[in-house]
Amino acid sequence: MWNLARAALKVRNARRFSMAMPGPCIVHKRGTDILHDPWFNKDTAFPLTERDRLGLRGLLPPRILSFEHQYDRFMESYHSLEHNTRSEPANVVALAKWRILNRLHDRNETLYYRVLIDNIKDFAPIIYTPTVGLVCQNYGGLFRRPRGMYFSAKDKGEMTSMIYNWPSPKVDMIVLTDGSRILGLGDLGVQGIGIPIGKLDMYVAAAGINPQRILPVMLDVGTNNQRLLDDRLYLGLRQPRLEGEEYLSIVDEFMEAAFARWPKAVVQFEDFQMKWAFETLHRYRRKFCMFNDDVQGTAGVALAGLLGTVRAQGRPLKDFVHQKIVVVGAGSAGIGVLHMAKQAILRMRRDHKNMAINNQFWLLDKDGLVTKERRNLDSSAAPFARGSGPGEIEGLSEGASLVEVVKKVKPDVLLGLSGVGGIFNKQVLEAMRDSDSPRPAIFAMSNPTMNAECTADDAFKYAGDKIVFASGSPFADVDLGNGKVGHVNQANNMYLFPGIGLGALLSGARLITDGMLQAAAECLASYITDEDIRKGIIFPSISRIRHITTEVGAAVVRAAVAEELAEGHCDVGPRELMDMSKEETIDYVARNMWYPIYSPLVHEK
Ligand SMILES: NC(=O)c1ccc[n+]([C@@H]2O[C@H](COP(=O)([O-])OP(=O)(O)OC[C@H]3O[C@@H](n4cnc5c(N)ncnc54)[C@H](O)[C@@H]3O)[C@@H](O)[C@H]2O)c1
Ligand SMILES: O=C(O)C[C@H](O)C(=O)O
Ligand SMILES: [Mg+2]
Repeated sequence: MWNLARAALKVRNARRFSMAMPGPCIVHKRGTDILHDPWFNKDTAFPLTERDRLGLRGLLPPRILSFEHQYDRFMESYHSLEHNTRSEPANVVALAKWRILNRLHDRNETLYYRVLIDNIKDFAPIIYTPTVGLVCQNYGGLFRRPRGMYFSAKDKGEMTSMIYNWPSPKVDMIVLTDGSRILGLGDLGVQGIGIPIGKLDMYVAAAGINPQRILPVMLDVGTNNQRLLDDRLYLGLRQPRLEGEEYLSIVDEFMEAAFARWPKAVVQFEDFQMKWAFETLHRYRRKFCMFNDDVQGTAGVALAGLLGTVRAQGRPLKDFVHQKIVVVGAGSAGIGVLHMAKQAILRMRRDHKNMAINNQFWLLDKDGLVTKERRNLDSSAAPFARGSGPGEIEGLSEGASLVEVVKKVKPDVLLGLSGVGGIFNKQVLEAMRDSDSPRPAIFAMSNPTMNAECTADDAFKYAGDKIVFASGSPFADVDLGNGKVGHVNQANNMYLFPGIGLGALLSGARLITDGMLQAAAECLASYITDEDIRKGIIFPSISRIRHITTEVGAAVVRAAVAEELAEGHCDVGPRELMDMSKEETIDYVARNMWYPIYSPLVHEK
């Protein structure tokens, strides 16, 4: 049986690996320089003719392996690592897996991205959340080779020339962080570089962005994390974070430098603390092709989940306007979600002046329920602060606790973006049993796993089998007994940011508008079938991420065209984009996605 399965896999692999021959790739180096360049290195797979052409003869063992053979060899060593570490603690195993993948990444990118794409469900938790969080926390000790670019406060005035130190003449996607709010782990300073690297790995795997055209960036403006400042292995600037105009002048300089060199690039802001997330979004979104993933990507994914929940209740989508939603966490992500949900409700009601719109949202932060009575009410939370009088629930006052709010509101959805692990405790989850909804939804969206508001097991155990459950980091499905399964959805912005970036790039739009973001969210929301929804599946499997991203990317392109923002990409002009049908746009996006295959290398001086 095992042999038969292996043989079938081999035939399938042989087909996959003998796909269309790629065009030649020009290289300006020879010999060991090529072997040490992960963009071009093929390790033992260089054919003899190439070994001759590129001065590699004698620098490699004589046997030539196929790509397929190399792939199998890597997977075998990965599986034996899994086997050999099975009794080790989870963190040790996770880091060992990250190391083996990272070593391949450093050596041979084509093979790395092929194994990543083909095994995305297993490898995403290593290169992305949750392991990437652990990697950032341990970055000082794990650092071996640099990846991406570092711009520090000490580089002020130099960035326009520094940007030319990046070896690639073309860059399509930049992911930028200042390390100030890494997942739910707080200020990790320069160690946050792991996040842009992981996000860009997802861009390559999901959106088919060419890895030679991605750039992870760390803006090191200092850190307020005393533990890091005291750590002798810390690799960033040992100074407190810049604030105010000084801070903004660094970000301004980077943005000007990046767009001066690559005017058509897309910049994704990632894991900035709230005040800078909103400030920079406001400052740059009408000037540059950029978006903030934590504010806007998350909002779209959450909205798709909220709409999926309405469908799971067996109600028509327009019933979304009656859903009671409790959001825990009034940060960049929570506020972003509320704004997008509010926009969706306004569209459904087609009544842009309806001020009673916030009646269905309850927002909590570290001080409990946010009301208009809050002293020093943050301006971003103010539009969602509860008032008093009609529409308010008696006895729910300023600072009410989460369990009080859940008991009194009986919400359809309890959504956590607080970064506080376990805050949806037994009491809170049990209170969700009395929700007014036939299928209460619990979204524990904070990352990484230890920061999730609750585990999947606890959610089903205390809130009951009927719930719809989603978490930001992956959990295994829950065995509910009697052959029933509690489905775990992953509500993570990875379902949208690759398609938003890809769609913006391929449309040639100079800005990313609300319309483009809304199109992305709606596309994701409609991806799931009614049959899946009935089973509590509101997000597709991550193994379909390339397909999802193709569709989301096409929806973004079409929205840019509809808003007359699409200027075209490479040899496809705005007119051609405008004339494309939906299917043709999907095909256009799919054709522009990079796929890892060895290209014949041709040397040019
Ligand atoms: N799943 C996803 O796609 C996704 C996307 C973005 C962010 N996140 C996660 O969301 C979390 C928050 O991100 P952010 O950017 O909004 O952070 P943030 O620091 O801007 O906001 C955190 C908010 O949580 C509130 N909070 C803290 N303790 C609380 C408590 N005990 N009870 C209620 N609220 C409390 C804070 O007052 C603040 O309003 C992080 O863990 C992040 O990883 C997940
Ligand atoms: O990085 C993630 O997994 C999602 C999100 O961007 C976050 O900050 O938690
Ligand atoms: Mg993030």
